[in-house]
Formats: sequence, C-alpha cells, structure tokens
Amino acid sequence: MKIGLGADHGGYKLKQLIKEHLEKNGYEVVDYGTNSSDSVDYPDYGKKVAQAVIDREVEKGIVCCGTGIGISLAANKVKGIRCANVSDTFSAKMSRAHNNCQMIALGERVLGAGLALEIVDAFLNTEFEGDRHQRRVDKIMDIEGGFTCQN
Ligand SMILES: O=C(CO)[C@H](O)[C@H](O)[C@H](O)COP(=O)(O)O
Repeated sequence: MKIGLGADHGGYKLKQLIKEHLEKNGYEVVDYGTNSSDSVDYPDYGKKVAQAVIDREVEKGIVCCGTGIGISLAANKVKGIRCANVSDTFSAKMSRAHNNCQMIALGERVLGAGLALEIVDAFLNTEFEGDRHQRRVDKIMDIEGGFTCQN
C-alpha cells in the first residue's frame, strides 16, 4: 500500500518517525514535506496530501502538526476527503470501520511516539465495514455535492 505523509514544523519529527516505521513494515511512502523543523504553514501540507489521495497518487494519507487539528481542517477542505484527527487507537480503527476515512491527522505535541505508531497501525489495518455505514458516509459526501472517492 502506498501512503502519503505530510506535516508542518510542529509535526515534522513525528512524520519522520512514521515514515521510518512504515518503510520498515513494507509500505511505500511518498513524503510531501515539510523537510525540516523550520516554521511553515500546515494548510499547505494538509492540502498536498489530501489532493494526492484524491488524485490516487497514494491510497491513504497521514498528516501531522502540533495538535493534528489545523492540518486535518485543511485536508477536509479538499473535496472528497475524510480526515479524522485522532489521539487513540479505538478512534483510529473507527475512522476506517465506520467512516471510511482515507486520512488521519496526528498531533506531535499531543501524542507519545509509541501511541502514535499504534494509531497508525490501527488505521492502516482496519477495513471499512460498509452496510449502514456506507449510507451515512454517502450522506456526509452529499453535503459537499455528492462527490465520491473510492480510496
Ligand atoms: O493544529 C495546529 C494549528 O491549528 C498545529 O498545532 C500547528 O502545528 C501549530 O499551530 C504551529 O504553531 P507554532 O507556534 O507556529 O509552532
């Protein structure tokens, strides 16, 4: 599976950790930056990864900033994206099982490294359950005009 990663300066170190973890576990990673701890603006990176998901350059996206809030807000502005800002493994699983999220956002200033990597694994190893959840996801997507993305 090909995974897109992105972060601002507040999530840069966590992105690097996730990158190393994913590559060690056989994932192909596309890194959309940022590439240092120099101050940048999180909307630029949330948008880049979200657009890559919509364009099917990557199957899933994981983005990081200080809290995960700003970068998830930005990603969700890209039509067709469902990006959940998660801080626990249960929510990470549910973001896939019930919400069919293609992206999660994590906060480097919120999470310890161990928990962050468990969240990543929970997200990537959970399938969408479909059924009644499909109807609800369809209703979410109807709010933005019926755009669907199968990723
Ligand atoms: O969610 C965020 C913004 O809504 C992120 O935490 C950013 O990383 C953070 O705002 C960056 O703050 P800084 O003071 O410029 O490092």
